[in-house]
Amino acid sequence: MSAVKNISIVLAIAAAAVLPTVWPNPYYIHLMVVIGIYAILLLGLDIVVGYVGEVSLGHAALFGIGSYTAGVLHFQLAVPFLLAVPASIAVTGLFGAILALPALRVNGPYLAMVTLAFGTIIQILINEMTFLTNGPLGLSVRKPIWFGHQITGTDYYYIVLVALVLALFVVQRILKSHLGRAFEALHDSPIASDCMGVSVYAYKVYAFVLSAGMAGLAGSLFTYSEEYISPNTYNFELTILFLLAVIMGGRKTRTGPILGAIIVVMLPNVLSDIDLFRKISIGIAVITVMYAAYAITARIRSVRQLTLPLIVTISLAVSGFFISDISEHRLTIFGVMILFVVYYLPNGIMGFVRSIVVRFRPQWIHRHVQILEHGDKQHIWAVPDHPVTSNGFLLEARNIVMQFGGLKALNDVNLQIKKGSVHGLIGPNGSGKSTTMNVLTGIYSPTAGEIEFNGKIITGTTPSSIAGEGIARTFQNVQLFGEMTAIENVLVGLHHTFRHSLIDVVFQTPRCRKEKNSAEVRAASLLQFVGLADLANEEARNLPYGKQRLLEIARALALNPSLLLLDEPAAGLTAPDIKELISMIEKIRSHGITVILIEHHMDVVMSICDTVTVLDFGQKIAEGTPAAVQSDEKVIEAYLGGSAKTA
Ligand SMILES: Nc1ncnc2c1ncn2[C@@H]1O[C@H](COP(=O)(O)OP(=O)(O)OP(=O)(O)O)[C@@H](O)[C@H]1O
Repeated sequence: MSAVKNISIVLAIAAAAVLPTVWPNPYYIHLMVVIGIYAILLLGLDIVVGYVGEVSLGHAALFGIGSYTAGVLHFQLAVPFLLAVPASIAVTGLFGAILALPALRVNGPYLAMVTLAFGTIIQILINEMTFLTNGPLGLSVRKPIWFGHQITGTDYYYIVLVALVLALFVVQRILKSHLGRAFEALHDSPIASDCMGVSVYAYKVYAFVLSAGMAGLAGSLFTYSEEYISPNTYNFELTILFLLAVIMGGRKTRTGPILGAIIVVMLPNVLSDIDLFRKISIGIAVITVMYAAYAITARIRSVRQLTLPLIVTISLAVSGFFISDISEHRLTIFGVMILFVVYYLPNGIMGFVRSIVVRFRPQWIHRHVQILEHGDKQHIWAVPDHPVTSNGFLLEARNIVMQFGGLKALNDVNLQIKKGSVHGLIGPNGSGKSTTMNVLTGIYSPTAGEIEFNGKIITGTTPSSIAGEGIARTFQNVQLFGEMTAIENVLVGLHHTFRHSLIDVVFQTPRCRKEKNSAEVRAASLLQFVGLADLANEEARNLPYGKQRLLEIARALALNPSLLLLDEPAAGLTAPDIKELISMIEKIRSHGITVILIEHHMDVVMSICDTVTVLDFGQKIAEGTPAAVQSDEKVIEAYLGGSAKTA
């Protein structure tokens, strides 16, 4: 983290600490407490929404569970604050795991519906379980007494501030670790994530549990802040408000949730004070005009793109002088703000601010420095060798059938892959090559047949466990983690090397730092190996297509595979790049890694493959050395649609 960032954080905490002294109004102190509490919840919600990319409509319910756990423990059992809060985190985390179970089966809008149902059920349960929750009458709670001193509103402000700073610290460390990368990876490409050994199921549950724990913390703090809780608070409106706050503030940032919390808590107050509304709306209009002037001059946006935002913000500022009671139009203004942010600032307000900052200070996000300063920069090998001790088969696929409805994409296919060889898989379009890859890597479970890898039957196991066994792959349609940099993509492939726990991540123990450093060095050298060292900090989605394919190879090698499946690696490469690719595959083989290669560039196949298998209409029609296959009549017929003689 840069010194400027550290200083800004210290200044922000110091400013928050002196706020009650310079602004001692109890009403505003209470508002700031609510902002702090909401910010804690939103930081957790951002893990699910921003990082994992799922829409949760169950977070008001999780907030309610946290609130009621603390409330019930205090009301029924007189459990002290310092025990009630961790208990709330644990109970809500458990409910988060329950909420995540459907996430294993469904996602997108279906998951949103399931979480909505969860929210409704929880609200009904809180209402109905009168013996525990006091039903609609609610529960009264007092702020704690510590060492004979009754905690006041101002004292409580500091308690929430400490909780918020700790929450920020913990979330930041988690999201910047291999765990955060796993969350992002499963959002960007669940298939690639599974094939890199990062189980989508496990990490979705992990994200929900963490997020729920944060909601539990926020909920329990809310109970003591309000001193009275009732079921109606944790309704559908609140859940929508939370989602909007994350989206408006800016997902995948730490400041976004804080800003989102400020907006949703302060907006009703801003709108009920016309003077304050005028000042703020004029401020927003001035900032928009200034940005528009800059963006048009710097040719970042066109006049046409900026006309509507300018009209809306200036109209808002002017309307303040014609309307005396703006609070009636509260929902309209809120709606306009949401539309504005979703349409013009898809990454939220902080995402927009960051994009401007990055323009001036690119080094702020380019946090992975060039690690390789010494050594042979041409060919650095970062993967342990796989000595080929015997001539046996590394993989045997027996009688594989893969049926999609009435179509047999693979029909009784047998494959035997020799250890240490480069095995080509060719065939016309639709012959079943990619389906074979998908069956071997567990993405498809074959309708019949079995696969033995390294003496183990792997049929029916998950892609992540097959990856763990040592089978890595690239994809025909590139499956990179687009929003991550090149080096971060490779680091996902190195996920298996991280053995440290969540606690190690939070406290940055020596074990954690050691594993992180060695993974970064390995990732950098893998990038060097595929010739992408200079693009280590570039977001994967910004790389040219050919380079994206090379990055996939580096990421697959990071898994330390004994079998590497390359699906059309030469597609999109230029002639010199293809030459480089051939020598790269040869080098991979020379380190004992067995390769299965699907390729339409016959020169690549013929120059490096030891054996070639030819598929046609899901069946193996030929197998042998490249030369033998090339002159096989059936093969010529399949490729050229004529007889060998004619060909
Ligand atoms: N998930 C699926 N559902 C239904 N049919 C599928 C599915 N996956 C593949 N197929 C079908 O199986 C057949 C084999 O497809 P596959 O993608 O394996 O061919 P391929 O040899 O890799 O072709 P190409 O060279 O064009 O990539 C095709 O007819 C395809 O439409």
